[in-house]
Amino acid sequence: MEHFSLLQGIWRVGNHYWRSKAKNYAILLLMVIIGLNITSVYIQVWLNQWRNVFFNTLQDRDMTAFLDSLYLWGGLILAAWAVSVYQNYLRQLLAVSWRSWLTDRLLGEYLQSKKYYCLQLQDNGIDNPDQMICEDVKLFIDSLLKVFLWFLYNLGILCSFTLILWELSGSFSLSWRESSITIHGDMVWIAVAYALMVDFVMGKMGHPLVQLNFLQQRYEANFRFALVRLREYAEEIALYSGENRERHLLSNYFKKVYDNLQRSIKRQKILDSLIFFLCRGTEPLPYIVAVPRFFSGELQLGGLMQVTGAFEKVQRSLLFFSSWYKEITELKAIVKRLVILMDTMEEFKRLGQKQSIKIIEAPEAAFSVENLNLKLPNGELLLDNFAMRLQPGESLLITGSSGCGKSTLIKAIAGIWPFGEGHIYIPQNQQCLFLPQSPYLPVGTLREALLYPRSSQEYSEESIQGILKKCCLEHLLERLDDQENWSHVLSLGEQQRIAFARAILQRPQWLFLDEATSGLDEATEKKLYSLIRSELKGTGVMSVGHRKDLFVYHQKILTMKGKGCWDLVA
Ligand SMILES: Nc1ncnc2c1ncn2[C@@H]1O[C@H](COP(=O)(O)OP(=O)(O)OP(=O)(O)O)[C@@H](O)[C@H]1O
Repeated sequence: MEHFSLLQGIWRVGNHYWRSKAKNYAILLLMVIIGLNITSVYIQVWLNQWRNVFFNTLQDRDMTAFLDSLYLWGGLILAAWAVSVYQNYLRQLLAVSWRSWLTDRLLGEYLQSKKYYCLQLQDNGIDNPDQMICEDVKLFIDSLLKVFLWFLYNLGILCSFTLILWELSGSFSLSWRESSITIHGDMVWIAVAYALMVDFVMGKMGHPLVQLNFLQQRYEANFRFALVRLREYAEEIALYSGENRERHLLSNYFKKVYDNLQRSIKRQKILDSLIFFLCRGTEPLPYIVAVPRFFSGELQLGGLMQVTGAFEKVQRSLLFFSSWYKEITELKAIVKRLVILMDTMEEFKRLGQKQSIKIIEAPEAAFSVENLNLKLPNGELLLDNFAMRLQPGESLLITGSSGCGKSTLIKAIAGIWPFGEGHIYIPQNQQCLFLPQSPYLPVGTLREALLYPRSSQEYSEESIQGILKKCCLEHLLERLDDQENWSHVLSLGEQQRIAFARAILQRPQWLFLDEATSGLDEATEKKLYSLIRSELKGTGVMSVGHRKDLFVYHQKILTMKGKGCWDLVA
């Protein structure tokens, strides 16, 4: 990403929208916006000609012509107002449509093949992808449309006013030894030379802002994320009285925001003072160049005002790059972040296709694992050449000391652990359900949390109520339709019972329990395991657990012994 091209980046992030189903609407809107943009250039040309007429009426002391020119000015300003309002309005419509399409696409990609989880496993330069999808997409589209339309406007102004300036310019002679040449268009050449010099200086001075803006967005996102975590873990932090530590952490995050902002502001100050000096400090320049022709009578007052106005327009449009430097550097930083996100997701998809732990849907009835070498990201072995087979209705308990890799084996079976190699065969068209130690309960009604990720239409009221009773949750029957953040309201044991109820309702063919009863007392744990055995007779069960009581509910025991060693007994 060192040599990052803005145009290539924009193409990479933006091109798909213009080839999507929404393209007809988008192209139509863009055409109308461009039409309005050209009209606004035309109005500026007209206003420039009006300057000539207007100042001549002053010079001639002609009241009738003066009033006529005022009416004309009113009409032109009215037209400029309508064009500007509608251009803005349609630009925002286009931005909303583009944003909704791009957000939808990125969300689709991000949620596909469990990338939202797997991207966190490796250091890939992406932090806070959620904020990239939420904020960078919006900023990218807003900023790109603004810069594009401003560029187009300036191009129109540059072309039309260069022609006007050329027409109204005088000539100057250059002589060397005996020969001399006369060059027409003095005002045009002076404007071009001046603007090129300014653009060069500003380009050099403003370059560090690209990296500073890129870092600024990253630091701001990290600070926001730390604040979100504080809210998410408020209870735990309060119980530990971890306020001082949190304060320290948050201050550190904010310090990075602050330091980078300081550097950015200092650099911007240099740029601003340059812009001011180069733009305002040279205001008399066109008068100085044109005034000899005015004093000699070659130009009327109107002509002088028109030519200086045109000079200013040409100069301003040539200065587009430098005066928009901040906007362009911010756009570049945003595009760079989105390109990194898209490239990483693309790379992940490519690698996923040649994933070394292969999950294969097989026509057989049994679930099996063959030649599995399960590893840590640093290559350390957790399981060496592991193999096992589980028939429908059979159950396996995975035990071993803490940190030996039990949960990691479950993650590998779920297809979210990429480190290692081997084959995992899952019977075709059969549902696997994974219950982690801490169940996920979405914010919403308890009914939605219970049935997640299914919808409530799929289950009858009796079956929902019946299962809650069986899982010792009858006290929650009244609250099925209450809206809450259930993971903050229910105890860990209650959440785990909800997860069991969910599993029994969904009736998967294969159920994987990762210490899914760790928050329960032994009596409730026994009750739930017995329930699984009586309600889900044909379901193959694989559990991770430490308690000896669990042995009786499983026919096979896998003991993970560390350093890749394992032992499987039936
Ligand atoms: N994302 C990760 N990156 C690097 N190492 C990881 C990651 N996730 C887990 N590990 C490491 O993998 C090892 C196995 O972890 P795992 O959670 O599978 O252990 P476990 O046997 O389930 O432990 P416990 O019984 O305490 O739950 C641990 O050493 C852990 O630090």
